[in-house]
Amino acid sequence: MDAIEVEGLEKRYGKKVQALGGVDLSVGRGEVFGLVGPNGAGKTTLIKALVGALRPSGGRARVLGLDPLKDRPELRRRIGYMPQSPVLYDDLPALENVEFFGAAHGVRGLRERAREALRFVELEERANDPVHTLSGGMKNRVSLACALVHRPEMLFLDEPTAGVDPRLRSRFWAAFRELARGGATLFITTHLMDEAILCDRVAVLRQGRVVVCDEPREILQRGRTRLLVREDEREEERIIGGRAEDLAEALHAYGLRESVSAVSVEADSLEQVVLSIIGEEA
Ligand SMILES: Nc1ncnc2c1ncn2[C@@H]1O[C@H](COP(=O)(O)OP(=O)(O)OP(=O)(O)O)[C@@H](O)[C@H]1O
Repeated sequence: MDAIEVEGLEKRYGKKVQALGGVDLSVGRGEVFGLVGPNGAGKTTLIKALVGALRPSGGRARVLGLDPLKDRPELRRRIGYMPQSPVLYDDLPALENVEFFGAAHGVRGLRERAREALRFVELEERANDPVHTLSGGMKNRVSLACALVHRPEMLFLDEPTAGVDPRLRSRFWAAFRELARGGATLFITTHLMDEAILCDRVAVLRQGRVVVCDEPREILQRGRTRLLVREDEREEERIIGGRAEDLAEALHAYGLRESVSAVSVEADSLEQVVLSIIGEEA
C-alpha cells in the first residue's frame, strides 16, 4: 500500500472557487515527494485535505491507509505537519514549544525527545530562549522540530524553506534526506525548483489539477536544448529535444569534423520546463 493515495479529490470554497478539481496521485513509502505550482494552484488545500484539516467536496484520499477525516486521531499520531507559517507560542522557550507538541502526541521521555528534535535542527543551544527572540529561519527550525518530535512515519511540509537563507535551506534538505533514509515519507510543497529537483518525484499542480507527476530528470527531458555549433566562420543554432538521444542525433550531422571548432549546449532548467508546462496547460 502506498503512503498516499488520492483519487479525484475535489475541494470547493463556496460556489465560485474550485481549489482542487479532481486530483489523482500516489506517493510511495519512503519517498521524498515535491508539490509545485503557482500561487493559488491548490497546494495548501491539498495538504490540508491530506492531514484531515478540511473536508473535501468530492473524491477519495488515503494516508497510511487511513481516511484523513474518519481516522484523524490515529492519523495525527502517525504524521507530522509543518504549516506554511509557524504556529508557535512566542513567549515560551523553543524547548517548551517542542515539548508541547510532543505532549499532545503522548510522546514518552518527552524532555529528552524534545531535546533530540532540537538537536536534529541544530538549535540545541537556543533551547531555553523564548521563540520571539529567535530569527525567522530559527522559528522555522523550531516548527520543523515540533513536526517531527513524535517520530512520524510521514511528514507534510508546507513551504518549509520559505524565507530561509540558502545555507540553512541546504541544511533542511540534508535533514529531509536523513528522515527519508530512516524510512519516513515526505510530502513537501515548494516554489523553488532547485529544491524540487532534489525530490524523488515532483507533481506540478495548476488550477487544482495535477498536470505532470514524474521524476525531476524525466520532467527535464520534456524541455528543449539549444545547440550552438561554430563551423569555420559560421555559427549555427538549433533547438532540439531535451533527451540525451536528441543531442547525439543532432551531433551526428557534424561527425566531429575538424572544421567544427566549438559546440555549446544549453538545456532548459527545471524552472523553464515547469513554466512551459504550466503555460501550455493555460
Ligand atoms: N478558506 C478559504 N476560503 C476561500 N477560498 C480559499 C480558502 N483557502 C484557499 N482558498 C482559495 O483556493 C485556491 C487555492 O489556494 P491554496 O492556498 O491551496 O493555494 P496554494 O497553491 O497553496 O498557493 P500559494 O502558493 O500562494 O501558497 C485559491 O484560489 C485560494 O484563494
